[in-house]
Amino acid sequence: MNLPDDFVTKYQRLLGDEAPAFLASLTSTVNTAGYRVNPERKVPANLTTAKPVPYAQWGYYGAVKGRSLAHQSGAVYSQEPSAMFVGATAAPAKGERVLDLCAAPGGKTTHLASYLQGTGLLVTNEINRKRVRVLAENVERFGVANAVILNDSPDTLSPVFPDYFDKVLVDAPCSGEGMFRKDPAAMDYWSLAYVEDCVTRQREILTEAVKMVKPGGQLIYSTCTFAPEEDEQMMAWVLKTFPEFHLVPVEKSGGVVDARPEWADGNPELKKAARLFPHLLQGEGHFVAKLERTSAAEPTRPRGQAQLGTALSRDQRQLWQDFAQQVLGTEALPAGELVTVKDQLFAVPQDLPALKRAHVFRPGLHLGTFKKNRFEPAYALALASEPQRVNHTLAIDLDQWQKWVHGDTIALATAPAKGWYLLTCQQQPVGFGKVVGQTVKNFFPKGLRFTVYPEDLN
Ligand SMILES: C[S@@+](CC[C@H](N)C(=O)[O-])C[C@H]1O[C@@H](n2cnc3c(N)ncnc32)[C@H](O)[C@@H]1O
Repeated sequence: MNLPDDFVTKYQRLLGDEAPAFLASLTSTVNTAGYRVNPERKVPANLTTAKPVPYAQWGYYGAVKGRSLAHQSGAVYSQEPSAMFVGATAAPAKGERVLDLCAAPGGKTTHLASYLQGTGLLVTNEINRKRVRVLAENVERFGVANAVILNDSPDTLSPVFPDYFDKVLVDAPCSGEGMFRKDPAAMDYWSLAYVEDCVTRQREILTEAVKMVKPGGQLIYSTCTFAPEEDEQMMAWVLKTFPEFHLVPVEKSGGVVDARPEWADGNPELKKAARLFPHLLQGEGHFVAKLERTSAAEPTRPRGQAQLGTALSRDQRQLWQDFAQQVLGTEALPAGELVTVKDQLFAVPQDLPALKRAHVFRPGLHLGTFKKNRFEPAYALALASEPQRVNHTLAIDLDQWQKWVHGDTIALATAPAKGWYLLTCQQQPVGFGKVVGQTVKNFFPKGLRFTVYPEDLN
């Protein structure tokens, strides 16, 4: 792997004696795979015996296969260990309102959801229309029930949520230097000029993001680049441009080090931010800063209440209630206001302001679809359900699970009562299936189906 010449020269100048170790780490073939387990699940014991990531709750070093039961059922999320430091720094408390402004594919969002444990509100936004689909898939797979997924630009969202959030995360689009080793293609579009383009975009995003932090709330800013222009210099710019914000110390451990004030305007406050260097820890390059807004200001109250769909008709309400009572049971009822969008039923988190013209990709947890005189439960509802609390569950084995994710019907040895069941495999929820006689009809989403090969099971 050949690093760009301008890049090498720049970091030789900035890092001096440290440069050889830094540059060597970028061309090494060390494996920095990692994953986080889902605290909302009964996580299989073999996933928690790996070496833990020292600074990230639920984080472990090692790879999890994409075609595995653990992955499909949302028991784990594959995430590079340094990226886990971002969620660990944000660490929202239960009940908080949290915005993830640049969220796809959802690594940080699912981590934030683990802290919230189904409480509070998670607004997760992705500007890109293709990437927001992947975000939604990952949010649903991880069983997140209290998220609203938006697909908009920061300047559309800031008038919707003035002074609203306890925590806003800006995991900014950046020049990606920290990913050169993991994804050498990131070098193809890198140049010194590209770093400047990123700076412009980051300033635009931050200008809107600060408006959505409530007085006393926090803004977490992160990049996966080493470029001081996008890191320390960006924070120096925020401190000067938005004096109501100050940096608060990011807790550092496991090889995470102070940011470098001398790479910006020399303000010693900048040391409070953190750098993750691949020659100092087992992970890729990252920068993370935590800013707090002074609490003196009176927050502006967002206007109105969200209208994210229409109320259910009497027939629809009856169909849902029949399903919910029989199949889910009282302990597994999802929280939130029930609304329909066309024929789709959602549970919308409460207390949302009017979203005006914001483009809503998912108004909440997808519960299912009303078909002619019947209700078909959604995959998202299945993965957000705790099997121990659900009335109708049906355990399938690993062979049957392979048929399930492939889209095949499953043959049963006996004939349980006809109807919907939450299928579980090794205690993990894997979807809703419909039992008719000795057969489970397959409702695994068509777009997500896959073939499991023998090597995926080891
Ligand atoms: C570093 S990635 C986010 C990774 C994500 N937080 C995760 O952990 O999986 C940055 C995201 O910002 C989005 N983005 C690009 N331009 C943007 C803009 N002008 N405003 C907001 N987001 C933008 C990109 O589409 C990309 O998905």
